[in-house]
Amino acid sequence: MMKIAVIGSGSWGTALAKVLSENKHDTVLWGRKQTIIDEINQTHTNEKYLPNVSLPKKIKATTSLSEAVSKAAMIILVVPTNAMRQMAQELNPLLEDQAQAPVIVHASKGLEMNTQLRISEVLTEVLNKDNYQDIVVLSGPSHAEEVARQDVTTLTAASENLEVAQVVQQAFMNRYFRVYTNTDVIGVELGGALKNIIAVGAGIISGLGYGDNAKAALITRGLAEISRLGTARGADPLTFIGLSGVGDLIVTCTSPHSRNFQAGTLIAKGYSRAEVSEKMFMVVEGILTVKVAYELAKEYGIDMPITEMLYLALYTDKKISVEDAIESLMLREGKQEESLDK
Ligand SMILES: NC(=O)C1=CN([C@@H]2O[C@H](COP(=O)(O)OP(=O)(O)OC[C@H]3O[C@@H](n4cnc5c(N)ncnc54)[C@H](OP(=O)(O)O)[C@@H]3O)[C@@H](O)[C@H]2O)C=CC1
Ligand SMILES: O=C(CO)COP(=O)(O)O
Repeated sequence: MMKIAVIGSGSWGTALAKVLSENKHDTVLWGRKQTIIDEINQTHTNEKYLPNVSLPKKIKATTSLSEAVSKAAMIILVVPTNAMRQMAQELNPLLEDQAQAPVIVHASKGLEMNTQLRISEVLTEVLNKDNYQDIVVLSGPSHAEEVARQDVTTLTAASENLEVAQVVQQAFMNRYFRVYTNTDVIGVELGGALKNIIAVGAGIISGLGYGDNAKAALITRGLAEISRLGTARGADPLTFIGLSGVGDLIVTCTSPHSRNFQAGTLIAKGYSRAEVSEKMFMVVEGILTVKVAYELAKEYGIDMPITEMLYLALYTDKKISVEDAIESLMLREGKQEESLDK
């Protein structure tokens, strides 16, 4: 058993802290809001982010980052992608004098705006390599609400260093939380980030009343887009048929728990990007990732028609209705299915 710091007391950070505490690790949960930290310590709940869930009394919550990470053997970063660089900058000096260099894990799903970097690339850029063991990505089909009620869940722990991925696997594994290892960090991170775009699309078509045929088409053609961009960026194509690829795509495109899916249903009602962000108090990574993926697709000359339609609808003043977007996707020149480069 070890001390593990979970950085981010939103839905996912709180659910992961619950798993680790149930696995008997000395678990410290860091958050920036004193009210939420007090609630976790005093009533063992986090009603804003994980309603109706009793947390283990042993989870210690704190707003002090140095208290959270001091002597931690593992540090799990679970803040929204756009907060990750700053979080790592704050963490960096605190890792200087640790007797044992911790394993760094991140469980967030996005790509950094402006730099287009994957999260592990941001962490590598910011953190001093002498002060941590290695970086592991934890990803896969795993809604916080279901993990919190101990529903059977499977994930992937990916690192170029398999031994460190196995340490993370062992720390999390239990009867309801099964973790596989993988060494394809690029594929696992890109699968997790890019599926959010398709989940926004799934929410839109569901909100507009399209049926299961349309949803299956979106998921399948979405997977083709994710795989094309992913392999161009150096991922193993097989990763996309794994848990962090099609697994996560299915769960987010079909579940009402998904914030990306929920955001899509609001877009279908006619809300703008800004209005959707305002209405959803939880993070919707897909809306930001659309822009990064669109730019990457242009840079690499990759055909990503679903991403492109969402980009046009969300980021340009071209008044393209979703119905028109779907019609233009349907009426493109006929193509041959699949082969990754089509
Ligand atoms: N929810 C889920 O089921 C899953 C989520 N993920 C991923 O995990 C990541 C986190 O998502 P999730 O926990 O669900 O998000 P939530 O919206 O539930 O919570 C976000 C958390 O991040 C904090 N936060 C926001 N901005 C900052 C900042 N600038 N600095 C520090 N903390 C900040 C919020 O604090 P505050 O309350 O103070 O604003 C809050 O604690 C995302 O990348 C998501 O894709 C992955 C798998 C499952
Ligand atoms: O990644 C997730 C489940 O695996 C959570 O997705 P949302 O952010 O859309 O809720």
